[in-house]
Amino acid sequence: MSIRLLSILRPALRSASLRASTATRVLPRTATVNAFPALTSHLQRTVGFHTQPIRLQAVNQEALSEQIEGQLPTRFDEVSLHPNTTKAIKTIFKYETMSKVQSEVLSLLPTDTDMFVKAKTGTGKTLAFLIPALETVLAKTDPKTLRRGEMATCLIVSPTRELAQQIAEEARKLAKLHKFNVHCLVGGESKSQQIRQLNSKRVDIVVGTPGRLNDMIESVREFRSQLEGVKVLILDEADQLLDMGFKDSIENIVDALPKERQTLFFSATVSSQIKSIARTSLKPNFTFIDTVDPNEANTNLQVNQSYCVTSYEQQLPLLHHIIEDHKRKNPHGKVMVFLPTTRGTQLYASLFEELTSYRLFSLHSKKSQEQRTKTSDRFRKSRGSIMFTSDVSARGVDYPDVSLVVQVGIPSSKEQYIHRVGRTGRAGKTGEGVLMVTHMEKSFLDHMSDLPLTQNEIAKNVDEIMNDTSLMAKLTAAKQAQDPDMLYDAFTAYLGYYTGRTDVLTCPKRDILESAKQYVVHLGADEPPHVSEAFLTKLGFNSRTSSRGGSSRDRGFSGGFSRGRDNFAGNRGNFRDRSSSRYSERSFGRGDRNSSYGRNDRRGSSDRFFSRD
Ligand SMILES: Nc1ncnc2c1ncn2[C@@H]1O[C@H](COP(=O)(O)OP(=O)(O)OP(=O)(O)O)[C@@H](O)[C@H]1O
Repeated sequence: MSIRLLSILRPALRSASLRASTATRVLPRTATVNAFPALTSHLQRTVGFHTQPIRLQAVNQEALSEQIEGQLPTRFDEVSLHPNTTKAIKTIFKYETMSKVQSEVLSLLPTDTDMFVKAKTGTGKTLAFLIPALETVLAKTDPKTLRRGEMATCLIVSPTRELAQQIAEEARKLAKLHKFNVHCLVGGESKSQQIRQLNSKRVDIVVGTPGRLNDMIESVREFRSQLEGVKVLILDEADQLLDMGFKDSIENIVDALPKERQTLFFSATVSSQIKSIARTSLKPNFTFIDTVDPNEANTNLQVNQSYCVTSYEQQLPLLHHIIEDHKRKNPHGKVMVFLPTTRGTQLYASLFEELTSYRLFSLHSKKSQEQRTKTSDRFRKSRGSIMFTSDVSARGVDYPDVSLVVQVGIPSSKEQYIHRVGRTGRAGKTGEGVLMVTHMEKSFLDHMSDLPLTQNEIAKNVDEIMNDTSLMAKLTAAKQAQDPDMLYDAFTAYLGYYTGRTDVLTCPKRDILESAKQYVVHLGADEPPHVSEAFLTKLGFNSRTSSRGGSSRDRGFSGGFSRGRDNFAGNRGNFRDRSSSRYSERSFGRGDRNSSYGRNDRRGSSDRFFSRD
């Protein structure tokens, strides 16, 4: 492609863009791609973060694409922001180049239009919503009100406490030179202290989890009044907010806010549920921005993803080997291991205390908020470390430099897989993801066919690993050191989780019980606990009942198990693992049914968003 051709194409492209943008608000890049489909392949490969600017002399198709894409700003100093914001980005964050989602969103500024933005994990969505929110607050708030700082002007709702705290930290940095204050209202922390701070300091930006925000709205009159100043509402990880059952809370929160406001939804995945709330919470003409190419997986290309299918006997040795192999290659690496239940997380963390020389952390809902915050901070700053975690760390949480994510057992949905694996390969870095399933769980892989998973190389040598006598001796010692109570809890949590997953498991329910026994025995129990027939029938395990019967979730998982022999300590009453079961009724693939849409649908009006069903 010559410079001459480039110069002929550019004005043509520009005028095509202009026509498109005047007619439909579909923005320039979309139109250019439409007009010149040959260019799409490069754009499809473009990663979330802009790389070095391409010099004009390097004129080939790729360069041309970059130049055309360059119609969107790529540097923060190319967009017109409040000087304090620009200065904070430069001097506090020390960022110059925008990620793709940032340039897509910021190129629209100034705007008070509602937006739904979809972008891959770890591509800088936080700043992509904080910056426009600040601009709107500054433009729309009466200067006197702004000066007094008695009203909240921006409200951000996050599904988890960790994520809320992380967003609050980013917001503090961004708003520092504006002298705006940021409050983080999450559960597990003193409500009265939060109220005191709201009453004694500037309010400005409030970040919170739905539960605590709702509680404050219902019980603290002053807070309700403060919310009357809100100019921007942001739902981060909007999909997860709904998946976690926060629909009613969100509606209550929305009801407490002024109608005249800008609303921004950000998510790495889009489910049908989120569409229904978008319908009611966003203005009808909202802008939909999808930075994920429809022909590309929803996961980051620079993350090497693999899977393995093994027995429980093989799983622990293999997991150990995968971790150790990674450590050999990345002594300063950071590993995250996701487990489906809190009890399982505790058990694996306890086993690996005996097995790994990595600095070990564990994070789950059975820890106090104070412990959770400390663990998060320490893991964030650590190197050469491993974290065993439940889904409290699955979404949004940004631990820099995670080099490997292992998911042991099936996640609650394909979307959850995407978010978990998104803890690595962030900010354009490389990473690795491994999904470890057993034969019982194999059917889950059918739902993952559009993701670039290949068979794990290490797992191909599992027989060799099983013949490693010194490893086996080490594992046996670690298993013997486990508390029988913990094994017992992991067993019951396992049953709770998998009986709630009959939406994807194609095996008879009885196989779940057999698997649970294998699971607990290969993690250290002398024998599996006895489960009474009566209780199994109640759970739908009886062979005469449907093999794909309902979830255990509503059946009060509270009885029927007892000690096998001496290894389990007594009947344990109510042991339902709440953190896992709350995810258990979700279905698969809903978010990605729309993958046949062309790139020209990636940015446009709300109609496009809804027509993607
Ligand atoms: N313009 C930028 N230049 C360099 N690094 C950036 C830039 N914007 C964000 N980052 C860094 O990229 C990482 C990911 O950002 P962020 O957590 O906002 O991603 P995300 O898209 O919200 O991820 P998730 O979907 O997991 O919530 C963070 O460490 C952040 O500091």
